[in-house]
Amino acid sequence: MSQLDHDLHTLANSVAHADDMEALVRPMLKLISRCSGLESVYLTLIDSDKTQQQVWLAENYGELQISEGLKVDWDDTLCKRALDEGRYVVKNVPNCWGSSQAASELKIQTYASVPVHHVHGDQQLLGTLCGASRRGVEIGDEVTELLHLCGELIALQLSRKAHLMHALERATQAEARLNKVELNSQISRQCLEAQSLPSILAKVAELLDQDSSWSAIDAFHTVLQANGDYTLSALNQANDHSIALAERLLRDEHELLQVIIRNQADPLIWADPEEQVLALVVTSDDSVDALLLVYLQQDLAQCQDSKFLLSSTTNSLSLLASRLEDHRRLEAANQVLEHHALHDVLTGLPNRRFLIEKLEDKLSEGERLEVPIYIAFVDLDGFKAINHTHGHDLGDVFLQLFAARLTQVLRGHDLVARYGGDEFVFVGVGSPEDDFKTVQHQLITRIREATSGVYELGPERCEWLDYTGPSVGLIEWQPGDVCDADIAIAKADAAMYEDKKQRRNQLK
Ligand SMILES: Nc1nc2c(ncn2[C@@H]2O[C@H](COP(=O)(O)OP(=O)(O)OP(=O)(O)O)[C@@H](O)[C@H]2O)c(=O)[nH]1
Repeated sequence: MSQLDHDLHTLANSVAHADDMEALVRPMLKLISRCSGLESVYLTLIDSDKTQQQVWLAENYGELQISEGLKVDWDDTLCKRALDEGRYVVKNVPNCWGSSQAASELKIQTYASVPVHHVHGDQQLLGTLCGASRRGVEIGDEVTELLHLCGELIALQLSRKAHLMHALERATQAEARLNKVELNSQISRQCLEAQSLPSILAKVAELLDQDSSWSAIDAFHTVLQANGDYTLSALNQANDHSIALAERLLRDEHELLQVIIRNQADPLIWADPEEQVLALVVTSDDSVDALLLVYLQQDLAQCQDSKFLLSSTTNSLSLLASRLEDHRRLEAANQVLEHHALHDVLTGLPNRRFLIEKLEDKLSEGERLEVPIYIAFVDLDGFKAINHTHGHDLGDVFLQLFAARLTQVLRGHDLVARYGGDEFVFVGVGSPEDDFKTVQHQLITRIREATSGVYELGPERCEWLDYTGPSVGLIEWQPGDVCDADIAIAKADAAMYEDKKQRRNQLK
């Protein structure tokens, strides 16, 4: 096989199987040199803004040495002259381009150059395929054709590569976008299910950390104090600098934060524009509930997907904060309602409904623990006369003071409730060793002592009365007795009635 056949075979192989540009181009350079007799054959690349030309691959066979990596200003090159003049081959360079310093320094006699254009789109000039020689070399049409053919093959390969790079870049962008969409839906889902803001904030910061558009995310839970200041707690390993940035924002940007709370401004604001630290402001109805500081790696204006992810995250967190705040208010309102439903407005004591429910519980407990339960029915004596003498309003005050004194008798799990107008019921849990008569005497004495005596009524305490105490009937419920609150109370009421009769008789 002749050398030319061998070169052609190598070239055919490289065109079919070359993995990279070098494997494709080097056999071409060798073949061109062999066919043309040119001392140096090389491929150059030209910057997209056409300022510089660089020798990429070169094959040198004589005195003339063109180095790979050599960079020259495009305007000074022989290639540019050749292109501008539309000449592919110059046989007598000193004559033709006498003014070229490069040509005279390198002592180039013969020069050949074909452009390598992008094959798609704008036909951009990518580089040149060149040959040069100090010896005068006769370049025939076949060699020029070979140069063109190789130039086109290289252009095709470069274009394919550029195309591939472009496709790869778009695929990477699409993947990054998909990741952001997936991240966004994960964050939204977690926010929908969350029951506490601090725990979800830490989780969201962890999820956002997966994205490479930012170098760090610091999450802070904020609580508005009664004096209008915020307290702040870091939910991940935020450093002092980050904490200081968040504190400064809450302290110095009060007005802007108020506008954001009213939904009249973007909740994404700069915590530090120079450092590219963005703050995501999470708000509920009337306060900032959290801050996330995002240390950006790229300009947000250049990446709409990142901006969308951060905006959407802020919205999801703000919706959660509002939902939790609504829930908290509803719970508080329910508690007030429940308290009103089960308590007497005048004295604040549990009411009859509450008493019946609790007494049922206590009786069951007594049954289970095998302990007696004591029920005392307390009925004011002569309350009608108090109302009559001091007026209904001071009668109310008397009832309040009486209820407060009755409460002082309570011990442990005892209960006292306002049963009706001037009637109260006391419930206490006993022990198996109790002697009923002793307990009865002690409890009635305690109730009477606590509630009798001088009562000062009126705003200035200008009116007073000396109260002789209520009638009290106390019964013992024993395990095995009927577990019925109404029956137990009726028995205590009957006992109280006996006491009242006795007290009346004593007064006669
Ligand atoms: N100021 C005031 N009076 C009330 C209230 N609820 C009930 N009363 C009055 O309390 C009185 C209760 O009636 P009685 O138990 O018969 O009055 P009493 O003078 O204590 O009678 P005895 O128990 O027989 O001594 C009635 O006059 C009611 O109008 C209240 O919330 N405030």
